[in-house]
Amino acid sequence: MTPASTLAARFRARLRALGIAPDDALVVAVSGGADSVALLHLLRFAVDGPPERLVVAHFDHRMRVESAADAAWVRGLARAWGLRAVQGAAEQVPGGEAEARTARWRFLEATRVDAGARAVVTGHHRDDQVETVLHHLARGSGLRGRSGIRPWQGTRLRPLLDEPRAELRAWARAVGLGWRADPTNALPLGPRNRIRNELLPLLEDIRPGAARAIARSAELAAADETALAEAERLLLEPLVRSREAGRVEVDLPRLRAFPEALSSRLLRRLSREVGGRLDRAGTRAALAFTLGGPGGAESRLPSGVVLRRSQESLEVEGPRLPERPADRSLRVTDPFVRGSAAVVVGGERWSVHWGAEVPDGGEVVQLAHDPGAPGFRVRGWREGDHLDGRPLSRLWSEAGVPLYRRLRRPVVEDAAGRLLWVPGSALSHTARDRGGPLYRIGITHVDES
Ligand SMILES: Nc1ncnc2c1ncn2[C@@H]1O[C@H](COP(=O)(O)OP(=O)(O)OP(=O)(O)O)[C@@H](O)[C@H]1O
Repeated sequence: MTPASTLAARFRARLRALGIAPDDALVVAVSGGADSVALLHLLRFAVDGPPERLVVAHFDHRMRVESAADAAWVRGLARAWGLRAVQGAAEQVPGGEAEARTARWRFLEATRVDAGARAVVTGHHRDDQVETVLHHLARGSGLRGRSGIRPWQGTRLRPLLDEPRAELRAWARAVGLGWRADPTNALPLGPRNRIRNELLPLLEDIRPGAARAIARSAELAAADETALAEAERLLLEPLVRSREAGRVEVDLPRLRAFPEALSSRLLRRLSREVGGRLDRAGTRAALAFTLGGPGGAESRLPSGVVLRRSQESLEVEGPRLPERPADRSLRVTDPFVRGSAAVVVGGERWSVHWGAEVPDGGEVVQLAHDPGAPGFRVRGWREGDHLDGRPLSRLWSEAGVPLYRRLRRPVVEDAAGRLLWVPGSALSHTARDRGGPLYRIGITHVDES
């Protein structure tokens, strides 16, 4: 067998082992780099499934000048290989790698849901795994961090995780693939690049085979992590005295009887179960309280988790999230009959006044009445809203309105669902120019609930 056919055979076997059938619908995350192009080629040509099952997804982070050209290149590649492509782009230039990644994953996951696909498949390979593990080690991570990335995580699938980068590249060259180079990868910029370009070659030099050994160590850590999670569950269940949403009560003397390292893990597990996370300091505080350290019957941890102890039991209660009122929209068919009402959008209250008199404060406009689509409706913003034919999301991006604010802003539309006014942002031409009698409407921000 040639190296090319052995890699393809390994890939098919790997997909089978991960439980993926040849006709499973998949979204393939393609940056245009060598790894994800190799991944796409393998899925398209080495696996015997219908091409319609694959959707190529590319996200333009808008962080490099070439990014639009990369997006066009990926579109062209998908077309040439007979595949459907979906593209997304950052609304605003992300502030850093983490923000870029969050935006990319939001897009990839939405694409997966739209496509009804089983997974988003990425081109992560063994060197990515090793870099991740070293990066986590350098930050002092525990077992979970040391186990690196997993081949199957929720709806994310990484079938190339065992393949070294050099082998993938050699295969891609042998098959005659082209790809887009990312010159920033070679720059000594962030810690990831330096681990890749400086530390890993040094480690391999000191101890040939170090990368493979680190990847193996991550696999062992992942297996230990899985076993430990199961062991925790088995130890904890007999201790549970009662359990309801956001609260668990356990047998305190039996919890105390475990070695401290184990009690700490169980306390972290209990906190996760009730919706809180304990960091190291929080775990230490929780353990001290559980073991009978100073303090009364109750301890409030920084993460919002509350512990209550008695002789016999420990109660673990999750953080109380402030209750946000449900959205309340407003529908008015005759805007000439004076009135007022409250609307709630994303937990924030707004008061709306219409008719002859509108009190001072807030923002007031005049809208043209259309008898064919009478009156107005005030509701929260929705993805896909357009104002005068332009996506509102673009308008907001230009105005620098972040997503969390958009989710709290009301919009005003007519009975036909055409946006008339976005308070604080824009008034549509339709609302001003359609020639019907004018009515006044005002919106005032009341409070944040
Ligand atoms: N712009 C993009 N559009 C679509 N997919 C991408 C894009 N960038 C990266 N990917 C996918 O993610 C994989 C890993 O890329 P890279 O190592 O650059 O990302 P990362 O940020 O380190 O990874 P992670 O997504 O795990 O945080 C690529 O092989 C590809 O499948």
